[in-house]
Amino acid sequence: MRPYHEFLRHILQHGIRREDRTGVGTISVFGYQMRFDLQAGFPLVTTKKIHLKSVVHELLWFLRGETNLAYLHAHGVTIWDEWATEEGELGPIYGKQWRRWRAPDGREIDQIAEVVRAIRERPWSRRHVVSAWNVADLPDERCSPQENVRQGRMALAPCHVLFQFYVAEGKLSCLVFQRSADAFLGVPFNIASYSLLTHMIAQQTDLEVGELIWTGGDCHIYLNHLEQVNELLSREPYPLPQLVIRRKPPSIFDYRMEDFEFVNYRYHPPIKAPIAV
Ligand SMILES: Nc1nc(=O)c2c([nH]1)NC[C@@H]1CN(c3ccc(C(=O)N[C@@H](CCC(=O)O)C(=O)O)cc3)CN21
Ligand SMILES: O=c1ccn([C@H]2C[C@H](O)[C@@H](COP(=O)(O)O)O2)c(=O)[nH]1
Repeated sequence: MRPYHEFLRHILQHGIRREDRTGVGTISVFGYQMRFDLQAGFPLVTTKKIHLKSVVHELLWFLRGETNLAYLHAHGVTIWDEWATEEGELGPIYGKQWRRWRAPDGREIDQIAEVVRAIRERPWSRRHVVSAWNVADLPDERCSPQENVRQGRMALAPCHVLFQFYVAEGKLSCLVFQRSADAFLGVPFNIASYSLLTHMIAQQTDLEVGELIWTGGDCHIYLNHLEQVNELLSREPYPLPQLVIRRKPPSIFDYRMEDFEFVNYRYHPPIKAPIAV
């Protein structure tokens, strides 16, 4: 995960002090790209322990089209709690937009099913895009996440806004654009999540995996994560684990936690950090 370490060092070196919505304050750079060869190992941060169960269940939850905490809580995942209403609702966030994007005529569009089908039928297409940025459902930044949900809007505006697949020489690559990136807490999750999604879609479309290309807009380190970032950077990375998918489920919507095995994941101890709400 050298590219991730370089990313953190780049923000430390070039970041500008900036206020933000949460009131915590950040140092931030605008625009950054990292590339990961998915054949060279699964890009999981090794210099702190990543809670893989949260990453995998969050992705399965998106793919189920769900936007309520119930599924996450049933699997012991609490990473979305701070933004939900008392009923556990998060409004029309990722799951809704990926699986049931509402068209003006009332139809609901399953972007995931469509993109898998398109990759199979027209691998050369330059339109393998899935977007979560539904402008009509965006929150009002002046209201709390919960107020937004009660008014039918998203709790948070999508951070990973859009992703695109690309097929060449029998390999599937994915490029994701993330408009806002919490470099210490969010980005390790986001890289792992899109890498996993690329492996799953490659398996479903009988392709090998290619690259994950992660592109960030506002890339920031929260001011209360600086010590943790320095601790992480002082550690020596371990070799990357390998992802083994134990069976081939009938569709992209049939994967379960037990299907994934992260072989040889060696990691340093966890580093706790407060999440900015
Ligand atoms: N400030 C902020 N950063 C984010 O990364 C983020 C948000 N807000 N809001 C929406 C989602 C929720 N995500 C989260 C939320 C919490 C953790 C977190 O606390 N991670 C800890 C513990 C992991 C666990 O308990 O499973 C970590 O050490 O990685 C990570 C991502 C990603 N997103
Ligand atoms: O998947 C995610 C989701 C969220 N984040 C981070 C990026 C920001 O620190 C906050 C969102 O705040 P905004 O004011 O809406 O930008 O959450 C992330 O890194 N990854």
